[in-house]
Amino acid sequence: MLTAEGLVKRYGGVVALDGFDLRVEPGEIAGLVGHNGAGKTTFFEIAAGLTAPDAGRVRVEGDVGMAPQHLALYPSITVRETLRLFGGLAGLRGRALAAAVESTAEELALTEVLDRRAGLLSGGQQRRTQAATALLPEPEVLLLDEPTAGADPETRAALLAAVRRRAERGAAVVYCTHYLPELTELAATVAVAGNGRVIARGAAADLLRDLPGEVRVTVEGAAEIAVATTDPTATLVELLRDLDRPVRGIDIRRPSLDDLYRELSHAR
Ligand SMILES: Nc1ncnc2c1ncn2[C@@H]1O[C@H](COP(=O)(O)OP(=O)(O)OP(=O)(O)O)[C@@H](O)[C@H]1O
Repeated sequence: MLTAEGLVKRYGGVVALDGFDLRVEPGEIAGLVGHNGAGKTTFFEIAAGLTAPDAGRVRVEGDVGMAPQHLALYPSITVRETLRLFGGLAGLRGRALAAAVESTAEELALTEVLDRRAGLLSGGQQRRTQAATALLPEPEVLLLDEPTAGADPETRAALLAAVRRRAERGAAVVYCTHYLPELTELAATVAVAGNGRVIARGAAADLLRDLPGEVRVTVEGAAEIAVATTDPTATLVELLRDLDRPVRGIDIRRPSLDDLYRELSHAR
Protein backbone atom coordinates (compact mmCIF):
# COMPACT_ATOMS: atom_id res chain seq x y z
CA MET A 1 0.00 0.00 0.00
CA LEU A 2 1.08 3.56 -0.73
CA THR A 3 -0.16 6.66 1.05
CA ALA A 4 0.96 10.20 0.31
CA GLU A 5 -0.33 12.95 2.57
CA GLY A 6 0.02 16.68 2.10
CA LEU A 7 3.21 16.55 0.03
CA VAL A 8 4.79 19.92 -0.65
CA LYS A 9 7.88 20.36 -2.81
CA ARG A 10 9.38 23.68 -3.94
CA TYR A 11 12.22 24.27 -6.37
CA GLY A 12 13.22 27.88 -5.76
CA GLY A 13 10.12 29.86 -6.67
CA VAL A 14 8.41 26.91 -8.39
CA VAL A 15 5.90 24.95 -6.32
CA ALA A 16 6.04 21.46 -7.85
CA LEU A 17 3.78 19.84 -5.20
CA ASP A 18 1.28 21.81 -3.18
CA GLY A 19 -0.58 19.45 -0.83
CA PHE A 20 -0.48 16.26 -2.91
CA ASP A 21 -2.57 13.40 -1.44
CA LEU A 22 -2.85 9.92 -2.91
CA ARG A 23 -3.70 6.51 -1.49
CA VAL A 24 -3.30 3.33 -3.54
CA GLU A 25 -4.43 -0.06 -2.22
CA PRO A 26 -2.75 -3.43 -2.84
CA GLY A 27 -4.02 -4.82 -6.15
CA GLU A 28 -5.05 -1.39 -7.39
CA ILE A 29 -3.67 0.34 -10.47
CA ALA A 30 -4.05 4.09 -10.05
CA GLY A 31 -3.67 5.99 -13.31
CA LEU A 32 -1.98 9.30 -12.59
CA VAL A 33 -2.77 11.83 -15.28
CA GLY A 34 -2.40 15.59 -15.49
CA HIS A 35 -0.98 18.43 -17.50
CA ASN A 36 2.75 18.85 -18.13
CA GLY A 37 4.29 20.28 -14.99
CA ALA A 38 1.42 19.12 -12.74
CA GLY A 39 3.90 17.43 -10.41
CA LYS A 40 3.59 13.76 -11.36
CA THR A 41 7.30 13.07 -11.76
CA THR A 42 8.10 15.00 -8.59
CA PHE A 43 5.61 12.81 -6.71
CA PHE A 44 7.29 9.67 -8.10
CA GLU A 45 10.72 10.90 -7.03
CA ILE A 46 9.48 11.50 -3.49
CA ALA A 47 7.56 8.21 -3.33
CA ALA A 48 10.68 6.34 -4.49
CA GLY A 49 12.76 8.08 -1.82
CA LEU A 50 14.97 9.84 -4.37
CA THR A 51 14.15 13.27 -3.01
CA ALA A 52 12.66 14.53 0.24
CA PRO A 53 9.46 16.59 0.44
CA ASP A 54 9.46 20.03 2.10
CA ALA A 55 6.30 18.97 3.94
CA GLY A 56 3.98 15.99 4.14
CA ARG A 57 4.87 12.32 4.12
CA VAL A 58 4.75 9.11 2.12
CA ARG A 59 4.08 5.76 3.70
CA VAL A 60 4.91 2.59 1.78
CA GLU A 61 4.30 -0.96 2.91
CA GLY A 62 7.01 -3.06 1.27
CA ASP A 63 9.51 -2.39 -1.49
CA VAL A 64 9.18 0.19 -4.25
CA GLY A 65 10.06 -0.38 -7.91
CA MET A 66 10.18 2.54 -10.30
CA ALA A 67 10.52 2.93 -14.05
CA PRO A 68 11.38 6.59 -14.66
CA GLN A 69 10.08 8.56 -17.61
CA HIS A 70 13.49 9.01 -19.21
CA LEU A 71 15.36 5.87 -20.18
CA ALA A 72 18.16 5.22 -17.73
CA LEU A 73 20.04 2.06 -18.75
CA TYR A 74 23.74 1.29 -18.75
CA PRO A 75 24.48 1.09 -22.49
CA SER A 76 27.56 -1.15 -22.30
CA ILE A 77 26.11 -4.06 -20.31
CA THR A 78 23.73 -6.68 -21.69
CA VAL A 79 20.03 -6.97 -20.93
CA ARG A 80 20.75 -10.07 -18.83
CA GLU A 81 23.40 -8.20 -16.82
CA THR A 82 21.01 -5.27 -16.41
CA LEU A 83 18.25 -7.50 -15.07
CA ARG A 84 20.67 -9.40 -12.80
CA LEU A 85 21.97 -6.08 -11.48
CA PHE A 86 18.52 -4.75 -10.55
CA GLY A 87 17.35 -8.13 -9.24
CA GLY A 88 20.52 -8.37 -7.14
CA LEU A 89 20.02 -4.87 -5.76
CA ALA A 90 16.55 -5.99 -4.67
CA GLY A 91 18.10 -8.93 -2.80
CA LEU A 92 17.53 -11.81 -5.24
CA ARG A 93 20.36 -14.34 -5.48
CA GLY A 94 21.26 -17.60 -7.20
CA ARG A 95 18.47 -19.64 -8.74
CA ALA A 96 15.74 -17.25 -7.69
CA LEU A 97 17.51 -14.42 -9.52
CA ALA A 98 18.13 -16.51 -12.66
CA ALA A 99 14.50 -17.64 -12.71
CA ALA A 100 13.21 -14.08 -12.27
CA VAL A 101 15.43 -12.86 -15.12
CA GLU A 102 14.14 -15.61 -17.43
CA SER A 103 10.46 -15.17 -16.59
CA THR A 104 10.50 -11.37 -16.75
CA ALA A 105 12.38 -11.46 -20.06
CA GLU A 106 9.79 -13.90 -21.35
CA GLU A 107 6.78 -11.81 -20.36
CA LEU A 108 8.26 -8.65 -21.88
CA ALA A 109 9.49 -10.39 -25.07
CA LEU A 110 13.16 -9.79 -24.23
CA THR A 111 14.37 -13.41 -24.35
CA GLU A 112 15.89 -12.97 -27.83
CA VAL A 113 17.92 -9.92 -26.80
CA LEU A 114 19.04 -11.03 -23.32
CA ASP A 115 22.68 -11.14 -24.40
CA ARG A 116 22.64 -7.93 -26.39
CA ARG A 117 24.07 -4.70 -24.97
CA ALA A 118 21.37 -2.35 -23.74
CA GLY A 119 22.80 0.53 -25.77
CA LEU A 120 22.29 -1.42 -29.01
CA LEU A 121 18.59 -2.15 -28.45
CA SER A 122 15.74 -0.44 -30.29
CA GLY A 123 13.79 2.22 -28.42
CA GLY A 124 10.93 -0.19 -27.72
CA GLN A 125 13.31 -2.90 -26.47
CA GLN A 126 14.96 -0.35 -24.18
CA ARG A 127 11.51 0.63 -22.83
CA ARG A 128 10.73 -3.01 -22.07
CA THR A 129 14.13 -3.52 -20.45
CA GLN A 130 13.60 -0.46 -18.29
CA ALA A 131 10.16 -1.68 -17.22
CA ALA A 132 11.65 -5.13 -16.54
CA THR A 133 14.13 -3.64 -14.05
CA ALA A 134 11.18 -2.34 -12.01
CA LEU A 135 8.90 -5.39 -12.43
CA LEU A 136 11.46 -8.17 -11.93
CA PRO A 137 11.83 -7.99 -8.12
CA GLU A 138 8.00 -8.03 -7.70
CA PRO A 139 7.91 -4.98 -5.44
CA GLU A 140 4.80 -4.28 -3.36
CA VAL A 141 4.61 -0.76 -4.82
CA LEU A 142 5.26 -0.03 -8.50
CA LEU A 143 5.73 3.47 -9.88
CA LEU A 144 5.63 3.58 -13.68
CA ASP A 145 6.16 6.94 -15.36
CA GLU A 146 4.88 6.82 -18.96
CA PRO A 147 6.30 3.31 -19.51
CA THR A 148 4.75 3.02 -22.98
CA ALA A 149 5.98 6.36 -24.39
CA GLY A 150 7.07 5.67 -27.96
CA ALA A 151 6.18 1.97 -27.70
CA ASP A 152 4.70 0.08 -30.68
CA PRO A 153 1.37 -1.76 -30.19
CA GLU A 154 3.02 -5.08 -29.31
CA THR A 155 5.37 -3.51 -26.79
CA ARG A 156 2.45 -1.60 -25.31
CA ALA A 157 0.33 -4.74 -25.02
CA ALA A 158 3.18 -6.71 -23.38
CA LEU A 159 3.82 -3.92 -20.90
CA LEU A 160 0.16 -3.49 -19.99
CA ALA A 161 -0.28 -7.25 -19.52
CA ALA A 162 2.77 -7.39 -17.24
CA VAL A 163 1.49 -4.46 -15.18
CA ARG A 164 -1.95 -6.05 -14.83
CA ARG A 165 -0.32 -9.27 -13.67
CA ARG A 166 1.60 -7.43 -10.93
CA ALA A 167 -1.61 -5.84 -9.67
CA GLU A 168 -3.36 -9.23 -9.72
CA ARG A 169 -0.55 -10.51 -7.50
CA GLY A 170 -1.24 -7.69 -5.07
CA ALA A 171 1.06 -4.82 -6.04
CA ALA A 172 -0.14 -1.24 -5.56
CA VAL A 173 0.64 0.41 -8.90
CA VAL A 174 0.80 4.07 -9.84
CA TYR A 175 0.76 4.33 -13.62
CA CYS A 176 1.45 7.71 -15.14
CA THR A 177 0.26 8.32 -18.69
CA HIS A 178 -1.16 10.95 -21.02
CA TYR A 179 -3.13 8.28 -22.84
CA LEU A 180 -6.47 7.47 -21.23
CA PRO A 181 -7.37 4.33 -23.22
CA GLU A 182 -4.48 2.58 -21.47
CA LEU A 183 -6.17 3.19 -18.14
CA THR A 184 -9.34 1.55 -19.41
CA GLU A 185 -7.29 -1.47 -20.55
CA LEU A 186 -5.67 -1.63 -17.13
CA ALA A 187 -9.02 -1.25 -15.33
CA ALA A 188 -7.24 1.50 -13.43
CA THR A 189 -8.72 4.03 -11.09
CA VAL A 190 -7.87 7.62 -12.01
CA ALA A 191 -6.06 10.37 -10.13
CA VAL A 192 -5.95 13.70 -11.93
CA ALA A 193 -3.08 15.95 -10.90
CA GLY A 194 -3.27 19.70 -11.42
CA ASN A 195 -0.92 22.36 -10.09
CA GLY A 196 0.75 20.07 -7.59
CA ARG A 197 -2.36 18.40 -6.14
CA VAL A 198 -4.69 15.53 -6.89
CA ILE A 199 -7.82 17.38 -8.00
CA ALA A 200 -9.99 14.40 -8.93
CA ARG A 201 -9.83 10.77 -7.82
CA GLY A 202 -12.03 7.79 -8.57
CA ALA A 203 -13.14 5.27 -11.17
CA ALA A 204 -12.68 6.57 -14.74
CA ALA A 205 -16.31 5.85 -15.64
CA ASP A 206 -17.54 7.85 -12.63
CA LEU A 207 -15.30 10.82 -13.40
CA LEU A 208 -16.37 10.96 -17.04
CA ARG A 209 -20.05 10.05 -16.56
CA ASP A 210 -21.52 13.54 -16.28
CA LEU A 211 -19.27 15.22 -18.83
CA PRO A 212 -20.73 16.11 -22.22
CA GLY A 213 -19.40 14.58 -25.43
CA GLU A 214 -20.33 15.80 -28.89
CA VAL A 215 -22.39 14.57 -31.81
CA ARG A 216 -21.62 15.95 -35.27
CA VAL A 217 -23.79 15.33 -38.29
CA THR A 218 -22.84 16.43 -41.81
CA VAL A 219 -25.87 17.05 -43.96
CA GLU A 220 -25.94 17.58 -47.71
CA GLY A 221 -26.18 21.24 -48.65
CA ALA A 222 -26.09 22.58 -45.07
CA ALA A 223 -23.64 23.52 -42.33
CA GLU A 224 -22.39 20.74 -40.04
CA ILE A 225 -24.56 20.26 -36.96
CA ALA A 226 -22.60 19.90 -33.69
CA VAL A 227 -24.36 19.26 -30.37
CA ALA A 228 -22.78 18.85 -26.93
CA THR A 229 -24.53 16.04 -25.04
CA THR A 230 -24.10 13.63 -22.15
CA ASP A 231 -26.18 11.05 -24.07
CA PRO A 232 -24.81 10.95 -27.63
CA THR A 233 -26.96 8.02 -28.78
CA ALA A 234 -30.25 9.64 -27.76
CA THR A 235 -29.18 12.99 -29.21
CA LEU A 236 -28.19 11.37 -32.50
CA VAL A 237 -31.49 9.51 -32.80
CA GLU A 238 -33.34 12.78 -32.19
CA LEU A 239 -31.25 14.70 -34.72
CA LEU A 240 -31.69 12.08 -37.42
CA ARG A 241 -35.45 11.92 -36.87
CA ASP A 242 -35.84 15.63 -37.55
CA LEU A 243 -33.60 15.81 -40.64
CA ASP A 244 -35.13 15.98 -44.09
CA ARG A 245 -31.86 16.02 -46.08
CA PRO A 246 -29.42 13.20 -46.88
CA VAL A 247 -26.80 12.61 -44.16
CA ARG A 248 -23.20 12.50 -45.39
CA GLY A 249 -21.39 11.83 -42.13
CA ILE A 250 -21.85 11.11 -38.44
CA ASP A 251 -19.24 11.52 -35.74
CA ILE A 252 -19.71 10.76 -32.04
CA ARG A 253 -17.10 12.00 -29.63
CA ARG A 254 -17.35 10.57 -26.13
CA PRO A 255 -16.05 12.67 -23.24
CA SER A 256 -12.34 12.23 -22.83
CA LEU A 257 -9.69 13.00 -20.32
CA ASP A 258 -9.10 16.29 -22.15
CA ASP A 259 -12.69 17.24 -21.39
CA LEU A 260 -12.14 16.30 -17.76
CA TYR A 261 -9.08 18.59 -17.61
CA ARG A 262 -11.04 21.43 -19.15
CA GLU A 263 -13.90 20.91 -16.74
CA LEU A 264 -11.56 20.79 -13.76
CA SER A 265 -9.60 23.87 -14.79
CA HIS A 266 -12.87 25.83 -15.12
CA ALA A 267 -13.97 24.64 -11.71
CA ARG A 268 -10.79 25.88 -10.03
N1 LIG B 1 14.75 19.57 -10.21
C1 LIG B 1 13.94 20.58 -10.50
N2 LIG B 1 14.36 21.86 -10.43
C2 LIG B 1 13.52 22.88 -10.70
N3 LIG B 1 12.22 22.74 -11.03
C3 LIG B 1 11.74 21.50 -11.11
C4 LIG B 1 12.56 20.35 -10.86
N4 LIG B 1 11.79 19.25 -11.02
C5 LIG B 1 10.56 19.68 -11.37
N5 LIG B 1 10.52 21.03 -11.41
C6 LIG B 1 9.35 21.86 -11.73
O1 LIG B 1 8.28 21.38 -10.94
C7 LIG B 1 7.05 21.37 -11.69
C8 LIG B 1 6.49 19.94 -11.72
O2 LIG B 1 7.31 19.15 -12.58
P1 LIG B 1 7.09 17.58 -12.80
O3 LIG B 1 8.21 17.09 -13.63
O4 LIG B 1 6.86 16.92 -11.49
O5 LIG B 1 5.72 17.57 -13.64
P2 LIG B 1 5.01 16.39 -14.46
O6 LIG B 1 3.58 16.39 -14.04
O7 LIG B 1 5.77 15.12 -14.29
O8 LIG B 1 5.12 16.90 -15.96
P3 LIG B 1 5.20 16.09 -17.37
O9 LIG B 1 3.80 15.64 -17.71
O10 LIG B 1 5.67 17.17 -18.31
O11 LIG B 1 6.19 14.96 -17.20
C9 LIG B 1 7.39 21.94 -13.05
O12 LIG B 1 7.08 23.31 -13.04
C10 LIG B 1 8.88 21.72 -13.17
O13 LIG B 1 9.47 22.69 -14.00
